[in-house]
Amino acid sequence: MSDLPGIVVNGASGRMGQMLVKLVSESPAARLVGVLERSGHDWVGRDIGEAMGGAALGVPVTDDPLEAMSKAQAVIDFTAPAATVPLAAIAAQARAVHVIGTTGLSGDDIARLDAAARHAIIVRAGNMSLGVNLLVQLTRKVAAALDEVFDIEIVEAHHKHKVDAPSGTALMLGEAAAEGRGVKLDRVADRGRDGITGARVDGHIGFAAIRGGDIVGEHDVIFAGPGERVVLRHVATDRAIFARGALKAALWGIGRKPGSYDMMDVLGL
Ligand SMILES: NC(=O)C1=CN([C@@H]2O[C@H](COP(=O)(O)OP(=O)(O)OC[C@H]3O[C@@H](n4cnc5c(N)ncnc54)[C@H](O)[C@@H]3O)[C@@H](O)[C@H]2O)C=CC1
Ligand SMILES: O=C(O)C1=N[C@H](C(=O)O)C[C@H](O)C1
Repeated sequence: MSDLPGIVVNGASGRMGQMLVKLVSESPAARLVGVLERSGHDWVGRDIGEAMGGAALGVPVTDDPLEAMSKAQAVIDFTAPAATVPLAAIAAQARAVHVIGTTGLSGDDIARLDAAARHAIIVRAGNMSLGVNLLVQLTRKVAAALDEVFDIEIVEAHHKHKVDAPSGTALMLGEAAAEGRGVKLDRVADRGRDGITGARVDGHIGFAAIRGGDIVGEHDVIFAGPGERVVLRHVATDRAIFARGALKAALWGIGRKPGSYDMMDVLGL
């Protein structure tokens, strides 16, 4: 019997889910012990490897989180808020790490996750790549160094299938910029401009979202000042960077005390 940590992937048929199934099943440091999909999905009951069009992996797709979590030390979850929030309570019951990549969570959703984190180990980040988490730290520093003469605008671009905006990454960057300036993001965010908006308010942080094609994820943090602009940019070209960060987070979380953690904790940034 392998003593490698058992990992469950939630959202098995998704873009990230399939990336994670491949990464975990090929990892020397972990074992794929379960894959979850929504009830009624036509992959439920099939072998995940065969459902993905490859060789059988000996792991059936299930819609029963309790069954899937029975052998798991961690579950990696890139799905939707309606799936992620209920799963946190089940992960807590199973004493498993819940790695949450899902974005588009409301304030209420996050409050419910924070409540679950009293008993669960939750590692949640809107972006699990090393590059973006470094960019978050740089954004905080630059925002602290450049005063309100520099207007901060965050522009993000994603594929045509993305259902939430601004991206979780953009919100991470906006939070860091606001922290750098010592203000609350929800007091200064301009999240969608349309019509006669009036002149831009000094100190605000603007967001713009581009959707189209197969763009994996691009983020610019623009500091637009008089006579010069500073632009911090991250361009993702392969979803594997997120999957690697998520698996690292899962292995990091095993054995930690219950609580709510993020990728800065995992990466030691
Ligand atoms: N934190 C990070 O580093 C990253 C986060 N993401 C986020 O991960 C999420 C998923 O992204 P993709 O894989 O591109 O989406 P996708 O649409 O390809 O996959 C979503 C998966 O969740 C499942 N799902 C959706 N609603 C469900 C429900 N109510 N109950 C159970 N299962 C449900 C779908 O069946 C599918 O398997 C999004 O929120 C996205 O923003 C994506 C990439 C990186
Ligand atoms: O939906 C995606 O694809 C991505 N979503 C995350 C986000 O909302 O920031 C992370 C990454 O940009 C890809």
